[in-house]
Amino acid sequence: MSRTIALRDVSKRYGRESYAVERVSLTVEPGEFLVLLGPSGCGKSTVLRMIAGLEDITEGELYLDGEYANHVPPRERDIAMVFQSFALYPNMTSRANIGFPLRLRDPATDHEPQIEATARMLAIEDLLDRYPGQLSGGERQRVAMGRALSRHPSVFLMDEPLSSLDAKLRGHLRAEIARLTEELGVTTVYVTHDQAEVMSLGHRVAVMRGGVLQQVSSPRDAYALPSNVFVAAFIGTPRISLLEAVVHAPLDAGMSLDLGGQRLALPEPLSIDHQLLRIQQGRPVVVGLRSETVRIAPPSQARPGEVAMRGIVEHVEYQGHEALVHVNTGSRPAVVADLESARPPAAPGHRRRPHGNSLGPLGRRVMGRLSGAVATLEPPQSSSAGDAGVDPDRRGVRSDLVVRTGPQVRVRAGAQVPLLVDLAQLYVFDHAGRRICPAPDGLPDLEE
Ligand SMILES: Nc1ncnc2c1ncn2[C@@H]1O[C@H](COP(=O)(O)OP(=O)(O)OP(=O)(O)O)[C@@H](O)[C@H]1O
Repeated sequence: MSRTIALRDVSKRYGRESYAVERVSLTVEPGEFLVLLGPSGCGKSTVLRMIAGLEDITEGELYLDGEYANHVPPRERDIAMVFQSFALYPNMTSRANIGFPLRLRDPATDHEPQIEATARMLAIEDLLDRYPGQLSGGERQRVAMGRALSRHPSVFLMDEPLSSLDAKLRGHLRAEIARLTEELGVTTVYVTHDQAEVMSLGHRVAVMRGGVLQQVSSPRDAYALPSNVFVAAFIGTPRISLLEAVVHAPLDAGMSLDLGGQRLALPEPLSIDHQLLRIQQGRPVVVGLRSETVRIAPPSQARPGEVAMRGIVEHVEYQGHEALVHVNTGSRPAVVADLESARPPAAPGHRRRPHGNSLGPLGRRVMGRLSGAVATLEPPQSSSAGDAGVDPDRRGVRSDLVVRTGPQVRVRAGAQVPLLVDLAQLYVFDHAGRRICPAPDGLPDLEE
């Protein structure tokens, strides 16, 4: 049996602190595997703990199978949790650990058959008579999963269950979790800040930033159609290259994106998505180029839709089957706040969210639709201030574009290379970080 979890405008505040979770609305369907993704401190665990009943909900409602559940005690929710740390009883064997929740619920019955069946499912039959101290990290985590699964919960909540394991074991257990939850059809919410897990596990992914839900979609859509620059930057390895640009749309000439040192001329006839950029004329925007959008080749080899740029190779990462070439095109990398860390305190005078009042009618309508779901860019940096204001992690890093190539392409650091950019795969985000190209679905009526 599995069940529906619905959060309606759920917020959490710890004491007088600012909101750890802010107006999250989300429905997880029966049997669905939803991954909650975001940087450290963005509120993922808090959401999970509110679903489990381990944390009070400050505002909003939780429904389990349509029943209001804010005040249902944790033990009556029929929810199992697996945490990052393997919470096993050290003085009990794996058999006793797995059987513990069964004995608690029904002390009179013989639970051996259920323990054996759970162990078979997780391929840990050989480990049943060992104590946690005699198990490896991965084995302990499997026993912990066995304990959570043995009583056939209707909801499975996992909080970074693989983060303390090495990469190989993580990949192996990840596949096992996907298979198990599919087989059992149990509704699962899985918290991680590892975006690689999203692509292989989730039916849907919910991306959070600073307590606010940014996007809920299939992993594929989160990658291909990120709703804002934060999601675009958070999902995808290597990270999307984000460059500051200005839209040039003269009436008597072609449209282009000015990257500072170079321009991307938008190919004529303009696609619908590119035509819509005209309303950004003269405004600063952020251009996003994924590593597969750019290739190293001379202008003479340009295919339709590709435009030429050039850059200087900063360094090359060989990865066996491919190479990532880090290039300096003389553009200014855009900085996205909160990508790695917990939300920083808002600096005096620094507005964390764009203000609807400064946007005009169209902007306000867009803002209204996206309320609470917009990432912001850092305030513009003064170019005369040297490194001041630049993201400290980027100081000394001069490459602004990453190009994915086959391993046979041989380039060396310092070489000037010709680039071809496929503008059919171009992303553009407005000053507030919202995606404007490809145009979002249900764009407000432009006539107004
Ligand atoms: N008991 C608490 N009291 C006060 N603040 C808390 C408490 N628990 C969490 N927080 C704060 O709430 C915010 C969200 O924390 P949460 O643990 O939900 O984030 P997370 O996304 O799960 O992070 P991580 O990936 O690092 O586990 C953080 O700013 C955290 O400091």
